[in-house]
Amino acid sequence: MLLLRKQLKIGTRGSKLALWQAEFAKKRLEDKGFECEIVPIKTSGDKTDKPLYQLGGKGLFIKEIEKALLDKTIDIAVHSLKDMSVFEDERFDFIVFERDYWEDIFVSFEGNFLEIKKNARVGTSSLRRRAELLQYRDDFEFVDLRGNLDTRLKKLRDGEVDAIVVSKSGLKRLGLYDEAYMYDLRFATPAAGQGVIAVEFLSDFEFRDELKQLEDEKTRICIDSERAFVRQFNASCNYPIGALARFEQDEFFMQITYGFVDNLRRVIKYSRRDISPLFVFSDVVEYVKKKVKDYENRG
Ligand SMILES: NCc1[nH]cc(CCC(=O)O)c1CC(=O)O
Repeated sequence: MLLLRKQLKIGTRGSKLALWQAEFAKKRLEDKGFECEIVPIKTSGDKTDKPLYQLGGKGLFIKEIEKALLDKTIDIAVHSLKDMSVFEDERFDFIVFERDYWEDIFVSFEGNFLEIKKNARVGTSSLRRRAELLQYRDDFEFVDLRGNLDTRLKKLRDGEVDAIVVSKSGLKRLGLYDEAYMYDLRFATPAAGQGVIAVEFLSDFEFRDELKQLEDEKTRICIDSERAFVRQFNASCNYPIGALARFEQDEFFMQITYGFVDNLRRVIKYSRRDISPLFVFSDVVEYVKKKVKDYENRG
């Protein structure tokens, strides 16, 4: 009998980073005996330069690829997990690979975020990144800046802005990371799921069990906590909110930043560690809920 190899069409956005990530997933799937073909899909998020918070959020990049899953023109989709809504749709399921880097990076030819000149223009549309930087530099002026990592780096080189803030894993994956002018923002809490690649498929997908075997279980626990945290507090899409969970030795560590849209200078920050992820999560949620209430009831 002829043994048919399991064939998978992988849907992805067409950006360099998205294609890199799709290639990464393809290799992992091929190790499992799948044969894969990458199918780039142009999404409406790719057709505009408006900041995400003016567009109704991150769902944009994902929606059209999910439609291709439903239409079965593709079998699986590869996404940056942080672009996926924290409100999960039961028609879909996903697995995650191990996180590589979580950090946000300050990129500038004029030094790090403390050294750079007063009133520097910083290109980032992310309210979360703006709020984090304002904690140390309330003189910064922010400029909306979207587009692929190379486009943003080009705008920096062309002097449109004095600095940009982008994700370390994006830079590393594209071979663009250069520590001569890129600085880790270790105080900044990343977006939930930052640095994590997800493979999405229909809940009743025939190869679901094989895919689940590729999942990194520790990363899964971390991103479930991060996303559950954001879900607790954030009904809208672009909100200044960050969550990072990690295992450090045998302890589970979680740090969050919760910002207020009406005043980005004000944030709640909290971190907690313990052996129990559930304990840490409930403690973090309870702490932030109380602080938010205090803030809302202020005189
Ligand atoms: N915001 C868009 C986005 N979505 C995923 C990445 C990079 C990969 C990742 O961090 O998971 C980026 C670029 C960035 O934030 O600088």
